[in-house]
Parts: sequence; structure tokens; C-alpha cells
Amino acid sequence: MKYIIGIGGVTNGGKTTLTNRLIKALPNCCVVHQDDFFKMMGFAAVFYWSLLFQPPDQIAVGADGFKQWDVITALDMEAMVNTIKGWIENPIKFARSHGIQVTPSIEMDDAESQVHILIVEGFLLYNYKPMLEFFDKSYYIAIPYEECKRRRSTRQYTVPDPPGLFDAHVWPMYLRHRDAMENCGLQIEYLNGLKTKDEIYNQVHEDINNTLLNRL
Ligand SMILES: Nc1ncnc2c1ncn2[C@@H]1O[C@H](COP(=O)(O)OP(=O)(O)O)[C@@H](O)[C@H]1O
Ligand SMILES: O=C(O)c1ccc[n+]([C@@H]2O[C@H](COP(=O)([O-])O)[C@@H](O)[C@H]2O)c1
Repeated sequence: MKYIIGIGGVTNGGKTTLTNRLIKALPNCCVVHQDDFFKMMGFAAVFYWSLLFQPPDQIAVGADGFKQWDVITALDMEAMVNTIKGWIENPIKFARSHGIQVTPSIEMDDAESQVHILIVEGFLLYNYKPMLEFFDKSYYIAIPYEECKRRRSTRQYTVPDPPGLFDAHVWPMYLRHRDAMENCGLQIEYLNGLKTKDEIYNQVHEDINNTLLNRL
């Protein structure tokens, strides 16, 4: 059985934190991070360039003067969808090529008779129609403006935030995408990102376990 879990939510809501704990606890669990699909230049260019400067990107500059990172066109969503399709085609091969341990008994068995889990994690998961059909379960972590701004101010991205980016671009785009997402037709389970890391993890882990038990 294949099971795909979306962990969406606001920037710095705790998506990666939750995902990293789930990967360790769930069997045969792979992950796709949306952040890996920002439109950057080719690998070699990035490597040589980043020795001296910030990595080059292909992100458009908006009328507000800021690079528009928090829009769906900043991401290579086609490549992201193809990565998910690659996992669906052959989760064992995908796991091996991403350095995920698959237990020996599972390697010998038919993939369909085993549980294989894919977590797809990102801040714009439910705003790209071709991806919606993949999710068996869709979580969304939210935190209020003040807490989000506080956490973001300490975060180091490969490209650091210029002053003012959060209020001019990041938060307004979050509100816009969240509105659009609410009409996307998916049944989304909202998680309160102000709860402790343990509380959020326990809630989601128990929920996934119950669902998987019901499906087997
Ligand atoms: N439940 C939580 N309570 C307090 N801080 C948290 C919580 N979850 C994550 N954090 C912190 O918030 C920051 C962003 O977390 P991260 O998981 O990277 O967010 P995201 O992947 O959603 O951007 C990190 O410093 C992390 O330790
Ligand atoms: O990962 C990067 O290279 C990167 C470069 C520039 C900006 N980002 C920010 O990454 C944010 C989404 O990632 P996250 O983990 O905070 O949900 C989004 O708000 C972007 O503004 C990310």
C-alpha cells in the first residue's frame, strides 16, 4: 500500500521539524521537500558561484522591489510532480536512490503488499492543482503573524531575507495562498503550530497510525 501525506503550512510553522520526526518513526518513509524546487541555476553554476557569493537564482523581482520567492512560479512544480510520480512508480527504488533504508524482507516482497509512505512537505503544497490528486492525507500548520515573524527573523536561508521582505511579501503572499487553498477541494486538517513540538508530533503520528491500521 502506498500512502502520501502532505505537510503544508506557513513558513516557519514547524513543517520540517514535524516531518523529520515522522520520517524516523514511520516505516519505509521517504520525503519530498518543496524548498528543493526553488528555481535556482544549474548545480555546477551554483557550486562555483556559492564559493564566493550567494547562489544564483531565477526569481523575478516584483513591483515592490523584492524577489518574489513566495509564489508558485518561483518553484519548478513540474519537477516536483515528476519526483512524486517517480516514488509512486517504484517506492523501493526511490528509497534506495535517496539513501533510505528499506528492510530486507521488504526488498524481497512485492511493493504493493507493503506499506510505503511518502511525506510531501512545503509552504505552497495545496496551491498547485496537478499535485492535489496525490494526497491521501493533507495537514496544514498555522501560526499567528507575530510568532511567524519572530521565528523567521532567526532563520538562515541559502538566500538571506532582505530587510522588510516579511511584511512586504512573505506574510501577504501567505494570506493570499491560504485563502485560495481553502477553496481547493481537499479536506485539510489544520494543526496549531503554537502547540509544543511533542504535542504536534504525537497528534499526527497517532492519526497516521490509526488511518493506516484501518486501511490494512
Ligand atoms: N511547535 C513548535 N514550537 C516552537 N518552535 C517550533 C515548533 N516547531 C518548530 N519550531 C521552531 O521554528 C523554527 C522553524 O521550524 P521549521 O520546522 O524549520 O519550520 P518550517 O519547515 O515550517 O519552515 C525552528 O527554529 C524550529 O525549531
Ligand atoms: O530555500 C531557499 O533557498 C530559500 C531562498 C529564499 C527564500 N526562501 C523562503 O523559504 C520559505 C519557504 O520555506 P519554509 O521552509 O520557511 O516553509 C519562503 O517563504 C521563501 O521566502 C527560501
